Amino acid sequence: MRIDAIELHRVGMPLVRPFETSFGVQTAREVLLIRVRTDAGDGWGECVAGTEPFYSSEYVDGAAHVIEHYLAPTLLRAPDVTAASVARQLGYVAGHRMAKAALEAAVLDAELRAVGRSFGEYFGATAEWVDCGVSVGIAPSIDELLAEVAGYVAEGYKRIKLKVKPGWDLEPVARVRELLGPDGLLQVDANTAYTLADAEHLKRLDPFDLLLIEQPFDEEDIASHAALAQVIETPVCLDESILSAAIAVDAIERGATSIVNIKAGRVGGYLEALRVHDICRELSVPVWCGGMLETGIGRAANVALAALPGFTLPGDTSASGRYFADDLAEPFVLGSGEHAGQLRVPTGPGTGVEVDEAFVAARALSPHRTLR
Ligand SMILES: CSCC[C@@H](NC(=O)CCC(=O)O)C(=O)O
Ligand SMILES: [Mg+2]
Repeated sequence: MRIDAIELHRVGMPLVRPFETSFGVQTAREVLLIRVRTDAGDGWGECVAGTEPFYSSEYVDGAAHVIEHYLAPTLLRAPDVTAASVARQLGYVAGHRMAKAALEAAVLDAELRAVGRSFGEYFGATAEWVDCGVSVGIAPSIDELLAEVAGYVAEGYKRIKLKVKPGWDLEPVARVRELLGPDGLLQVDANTAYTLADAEHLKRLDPFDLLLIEQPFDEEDIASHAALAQVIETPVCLDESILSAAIAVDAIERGATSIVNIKAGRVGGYLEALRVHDICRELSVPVWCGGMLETGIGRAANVALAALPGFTLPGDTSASGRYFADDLAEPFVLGSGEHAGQLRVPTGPGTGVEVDEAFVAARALSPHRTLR
């Protein structure tokens, strides 16, 4: 395909409730959306970088800048662009995986819409519905945490994930385990808030039968995660550390992770996410789909990804209403009956969602940029 224009849209979307992690509190999502205009039609992609460079070194202003000054000009100059060629064409720019992923996803959306194929079909999805977990932020009090968790359980979520940090870990976990009962699926995510010196403390989580402890240590400290895995029973799962399929293999072989959280934006795009899935499957390592508070664009793509056979654990792809009162596309709503706690995999062309352009314009934080 030839790309005739690339649009950058900055959209502000308030969260239905504050979302607190070990690195801060979020009350709104400032989303960078990409629309590519090609000779085969349009496609939308979503950049998962946060407003601040706290989850990773990427942040929305930086992503917009690197797209405007490096990545978009490269694709606009190229005589032919396909989703399969984007990573190679942009490879001369170091890092900026979330920015690159947004462009690749927009190109893939345009490419697949042009031939009437869905993301799910293209990825090789084997499920029509996916099990959904939910990520629960650090709460002002234990009672407020329990009320929020009880609400999600009532909605049918298959798994609860609690954000933890030093000073907010053992008691919240104990009380939520009590609320869920012994069979409820429960895991925690530290977002790098601990160090290996906390190993004995983290071992005190073992009696609560957690599915996993996610990214307890610094994203570059593979060795400490391997050391922790020798000390605790709870399986260690990496998120921030896993930037590519190669790093996933290295972390697995070094014993640093026995379960992998896959996020397409973090690894540079859905095509690399497929490679992470495939190699983890070969190594018999379970994977699940992580979340970055996506709008309907990224949420649709994540549901399609989560429908692959290696995604054997409920992911963080929740209903749109978990974060947003209104979304830029038809909201994702949990199923009922036999599909309670599940989301249906979109079957329409591309991501399968239609972006409400009036919504995007009404919530624009600045005039959109059109690059040619
Ligand atoms: C702003 S926190 C984003 C990263 C975080 N994401 C979640 O907790 C899930 C968010 C979601 O449900 O989309 C993680 O470290 O896994
Ligand atoms: Mg995480």
